[in-house]
Amino acid sequence: MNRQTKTFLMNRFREMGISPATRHGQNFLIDLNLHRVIIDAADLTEQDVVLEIGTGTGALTTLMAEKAAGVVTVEIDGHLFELASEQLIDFPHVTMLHQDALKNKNNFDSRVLEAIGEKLAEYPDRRLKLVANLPYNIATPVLSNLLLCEHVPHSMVATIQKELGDRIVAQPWSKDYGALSVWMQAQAEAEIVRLMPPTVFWPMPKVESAIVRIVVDPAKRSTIPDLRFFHQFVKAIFIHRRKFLRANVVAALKHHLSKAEVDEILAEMQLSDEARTEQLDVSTLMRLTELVRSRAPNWTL
Ligand SMILES: C[S@@+](CC[C@H](N)C(=O)[O-])C[C@H]1O[C@@H](n2cnc3c(N)ncnc32)[C@H](O)[C@@H]1O
Repeated sequence: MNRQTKTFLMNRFREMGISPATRHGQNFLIDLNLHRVIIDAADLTEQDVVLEIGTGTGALTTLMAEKAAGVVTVEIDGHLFELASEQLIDFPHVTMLHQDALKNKNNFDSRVLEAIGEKLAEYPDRRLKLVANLPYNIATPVLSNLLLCEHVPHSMVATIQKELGDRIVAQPWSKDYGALSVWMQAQAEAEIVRLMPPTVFWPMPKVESAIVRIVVDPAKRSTIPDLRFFHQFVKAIFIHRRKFLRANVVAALKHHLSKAEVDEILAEMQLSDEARTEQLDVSTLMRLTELVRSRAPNWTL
């Protein structure tokens, strides 16, 4: 049964006596062709275990379940969890969790990570893929944190705000280039697959959306010796990305490196005092991180 038309959703919400919760980013994708675009972009096969954050009514989950070896799907809302449980009753390889997917903005909840671990153990040699129409308020932590987890995804295909998609694929000197662009591009190929107007959702969000595909590149990733350090250092120096790089590094490494030591590092990299953080490309930032880490290995944000 098609449970994701505007009429179906409006009727079910009315029957349940509830309205979509803005605080949980409940904007349901009602253009069913776009469900197909998401599933095709994820290229799901029997080789895959899928993680979905935001089960909703289970419409996208059903399409994933038809293709993948196993699915772990997480939903915070009790009413939707119940609705999706009915929809997914015939799919024993789908593990449904009723909870907040995140413990806090830097970490997934441990029960989600355990469920992924169990599913991967149940289906050995499978690849983990995130496929989701993400709640927009947690899209950044979900995409960023998954790349720090024990079970590294093969890829992530997600519906997110267009503005976030622009930041993920942005290049140096552009207004959208920042810590998120560097974090993603240092270890993955990222692209915007499709732009979407608000009209393809019910209720309509205030912003444009995009489907992004981020495919992790293990070779690139292996060139980052300490992912956590890199993640935090890049975040720290991009807080004021338009400022001079020197000032940003000095401020970030306060109490860990003297100004003279920062100057030595910048000289070694042949970066002038006038260099700005926003101009540095990913490989330059990786080298800079390693020079800083060799002098201040215990630094954390
Ligand atoms: C954009 S809707 C997507 C629903 C459905 N997958 C679809 O494609 O239409 C986001 C869903 O995520 C759920 N959600 C919001 N915050 C969450 C969180 N922190 N953890 C788990 N689910 C969450 C919402 O209740 C909602 O069902």
